Amino acid sequence: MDSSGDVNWKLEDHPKLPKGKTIGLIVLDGWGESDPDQYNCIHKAPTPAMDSLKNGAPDTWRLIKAHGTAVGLPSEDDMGNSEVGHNALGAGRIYAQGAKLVDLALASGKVYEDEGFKYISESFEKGTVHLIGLLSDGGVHSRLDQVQLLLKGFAERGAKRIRVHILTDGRDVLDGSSVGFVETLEGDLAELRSKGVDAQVASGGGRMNVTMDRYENDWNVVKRGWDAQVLGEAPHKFKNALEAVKTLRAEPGANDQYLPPFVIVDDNGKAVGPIVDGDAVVTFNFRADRMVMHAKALEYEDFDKFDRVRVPKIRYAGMLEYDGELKLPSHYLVSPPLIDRTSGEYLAHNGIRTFACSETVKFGHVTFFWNGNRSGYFNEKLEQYIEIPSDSGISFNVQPKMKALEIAEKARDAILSGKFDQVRVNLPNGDMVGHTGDIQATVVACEAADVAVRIILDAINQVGGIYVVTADHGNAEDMVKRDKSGKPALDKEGNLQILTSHTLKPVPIAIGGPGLSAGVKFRQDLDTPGLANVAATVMNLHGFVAPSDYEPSLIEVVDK
Ligand SMILES: O=C(O)[C@@H](CO)OP(=O)(O)O
Ligand SMILES: [Mn+2]
Ligand SMILES: [Mn+2]
Repeated sequence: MDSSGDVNWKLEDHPKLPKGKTIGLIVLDGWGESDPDQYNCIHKAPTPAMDSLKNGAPDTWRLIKAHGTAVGLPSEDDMGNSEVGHNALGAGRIYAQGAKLVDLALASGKVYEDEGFKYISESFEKGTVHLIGLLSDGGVHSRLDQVQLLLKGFAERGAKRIRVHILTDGRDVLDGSSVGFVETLEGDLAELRSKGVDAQVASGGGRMNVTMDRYENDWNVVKRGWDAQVLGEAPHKFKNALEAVKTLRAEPGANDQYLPPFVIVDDNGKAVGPIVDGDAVVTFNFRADRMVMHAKALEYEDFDKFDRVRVPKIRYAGMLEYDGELKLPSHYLVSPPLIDRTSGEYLAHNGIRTFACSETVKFGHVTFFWNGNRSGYFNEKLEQYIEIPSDSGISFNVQPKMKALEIAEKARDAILSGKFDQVRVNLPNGDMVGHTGDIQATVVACEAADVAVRIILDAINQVGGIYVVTADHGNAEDMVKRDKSGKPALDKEGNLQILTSHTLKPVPIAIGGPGLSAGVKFRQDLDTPGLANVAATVMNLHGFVAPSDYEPSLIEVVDK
């Protein structure tokens, strides 16, 4: 940036690397590196393509960090996730992410000084304030400790009637942990009641079944949430949330991720907390993707995705702004990270023609997250983004191959067409199937992703291009909870605890292909590089020097 604040988009030519090579950029979602054992589905699956890349270590294959502070999360105990992972991959710099920004705003009290809180607090006197979000300490979409602080903060600042609409997790945390989280929340609400605040849980349901769909995969998910939260209608009715969660979990095959919607009713069977005119609503997830659809339902006047039946006049604020381009929602408690000058934007300014593709459930990852939480194209003439419709209404262990083949074929065609300089995909299998906790299916998923990698590498070979293969965070490489020594941790009954979540593991990155100049290899002098180092690397491979404030490139060119 020059001193006037105008961005100089022109990238300098790389002194040694040529332009004009087609780059195949593959992000394997949820593909970390871990010790080989029977709970490592990547190890168990036949993965000849990925295995062959490993032979290039250390010059063309290495590991990079994908969790914690390397991706802008508060601590090294925070596992990676798609949002922060793709943000780092695309932006080439490390930004304090939503979780951290909310922590800071709560700690300093700034959250209560800004416009978003002032706006919703206008409802405190006469209305109810509703908090809706993922009840979990997973730290991917939300954090329970932040919700606890908000509840206290709202009550101290005049909220008289509070209703919480909970979404149970079991995806970023162990299945069954919902019960403990509800107990904690109920304890906090009881304390508020003892201080004269009318506070209780009003509705709930599992995150994958209620409210938290993304990228318009299945609007019914959002509708189920609307019906419970706004209309106070759901197939299951209970007197309190603990009873609800315990009872629904006892159903055969039930789990936290997919609990059906429920509402809490009073002694007369009346819902205790439908959202009505004059109320305030705060959605306490900081992460965007699974809140955008819900925000549209809450905020848009013109809305045709489902029949809302009744649209209350509310004051609504998100924990963060969920879509900077759509300015959605229009009110929020904490400003999101301002991710600017992403590699995609630079490359578009420098004439790079980009193709990006995934299936619905990960489409926004290689586009929206990659581009710094920005929807749409930088330059329509140079970019093409293709979304392959995902299966909806299923849990992906029943279709573990997902659309990997279709994604690979689209990428192959884009590479062979000669119309693009960068062909970027996200292969969702390891992650989406890993989240189901189904080990056998996850093995099949990893194999399918590997087959897709092979197809894309073959196309790159055919056109004399370069490939960059990496991942956004771990998942499929470790499917059990472990004790400190690394052995599977058993629960009180002696059962294995299946890990549906992401992990703290590093991820691989491999470069190669006939277009890779002789002498290009990974530098060994960088101190634990991470995902944010990939953008400069890719810019180099396109023949450019990355902007000086980007994290350093992973590669060097040695004279041969
Ligand atoms: O499914 C999701 O929302 C998260 C886990 O909560 O996974 P990912 O970050 O891979 O999208
Ligand atoms: Mn991911
Ligand atoms: Mn995931």
